[in-house]
Amino acid sequence: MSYISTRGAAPELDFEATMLTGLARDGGLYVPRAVPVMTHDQIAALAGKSYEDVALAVMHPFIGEAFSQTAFRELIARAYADFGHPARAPLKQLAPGHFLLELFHGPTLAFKDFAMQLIGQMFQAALARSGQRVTIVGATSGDTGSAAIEAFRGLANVDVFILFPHGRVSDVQRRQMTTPSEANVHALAVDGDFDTCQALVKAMFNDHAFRDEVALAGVNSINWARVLAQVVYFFFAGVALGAPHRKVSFTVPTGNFGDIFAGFIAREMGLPIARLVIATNRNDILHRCMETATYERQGVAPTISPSMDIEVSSNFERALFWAHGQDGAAVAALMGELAQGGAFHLSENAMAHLRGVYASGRCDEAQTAAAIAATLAETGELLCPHSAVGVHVAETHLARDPATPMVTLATAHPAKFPDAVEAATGQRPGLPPRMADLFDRPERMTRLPDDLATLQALIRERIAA
Ligand SMILES: Cc1ncc(COP(=O)(O)O)c(C=O)c1O
Ligand SMILES: N[C@@H](CCOP(=O)(O)O)C(=O)O
Repeated sequence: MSYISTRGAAPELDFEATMLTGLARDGGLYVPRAVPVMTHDQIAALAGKSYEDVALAVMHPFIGEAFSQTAFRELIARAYADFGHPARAPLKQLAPGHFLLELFHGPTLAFKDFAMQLIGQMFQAALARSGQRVTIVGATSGDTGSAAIEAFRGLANVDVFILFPHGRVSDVQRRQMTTPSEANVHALAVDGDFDTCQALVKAMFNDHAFRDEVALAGVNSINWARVLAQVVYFFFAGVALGAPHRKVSFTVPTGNFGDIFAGFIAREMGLPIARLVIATNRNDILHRCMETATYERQGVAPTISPSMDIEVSSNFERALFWAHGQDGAAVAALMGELAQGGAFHLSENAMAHLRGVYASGRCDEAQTAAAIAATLAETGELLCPHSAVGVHVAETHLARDPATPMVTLATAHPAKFPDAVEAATGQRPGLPPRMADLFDRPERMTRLPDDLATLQALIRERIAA
């Protein structure tokens, strides 16, 4: 299995090198040269299997020689052993034809744990083999950072630097990142928004001398392994609802487009997905693009679903690669226009491809709060604001296509956003007992300006210490 860049001008790599490399050296994102397809019978055989068994069947064809079936099975078992629900990703019915896939039973209470716990295992195994040490950098709007820190804290051959937007993550999210005491964890509060943090991370990768000097690695959805691990739960939920014998749709609360792009890969592999519905909060650049064919930056507004306050949606580049017939030069040109002028326009052909796969919707702040309250009243399920954005948009889509079962991804636990949930319902969700003292633990973080040179100097200094 080999991997190529969405911009067409970086070396082709195998799975392990792709995982350890992060951003491609031409600034693009790695994707498989060819997506392995599962037959109808292979998909049907997943019904009733454990999450771990589905994970092995879905992911191993992408892994190549990196891990044998036996070794990979062990990594998967270790990755999900500490999840707080025996099903790992339980599926609950909210209404006729509408299901909720709870992805928040991992150690940091968000869907990121599904990929990050496994990547932690894969990095450890790969680095132990090679004797390498790496410097992991990540940008977060709250959840990737805590999941990455949880997966890599205390590891001998790894330093992990997480950039989060100062004052724009919830108190629980911030404390999950700033209270781990291990010396290899570096929480950096950056003056700016998530896009500022992600731009700094990509700038470090695009500085080839620096990336080689510190052996940079990435655990954002820049990293193909992140997307791959997220493909699994689309299969797990799909077969539970009758795939491959019937079609299923998914609504995905979306920001950086990694999660919904994992759904696209599941569809390419043969899972019969009728529609992938992009659910945005009021930062609706993706929804506007689907409506108007123009992707145009207008500035990010803080919302009660802060993890989705994103305007430069990194993995949309992967979607564009498919929408342009895998023409890396065309994608590179669009990304150049976005960097120069803050916008690009898509052709009719590209839009026809995107609209054939994805639908979209937007949910404002009042609608988000109303969805949290209504879902609690009607079903007893307490949603986080991101999941509520998904439920609101899914309901609109279901009204148009009631015959296809819809799965909405519940991407975080409500206790990560207690203020918004309490304001909407009067109920304050509590953290699980293992995190009960989160607000008593001392915090440790470094405040940084939006300045690449300052950041690089800090990283050099910390890894030399
Ligand atoms: C809770 C939550 N929901 C939804 C999203 C959006 O997911 P993606 O960035 O993969 O589109 C994020 C951030 O990634 C998140 O943390
Ligand atoms: N919402 C994310 C943003 C980063 O997304 P990623 O999937 O590219 O890591 C977060 O919580 O950090």
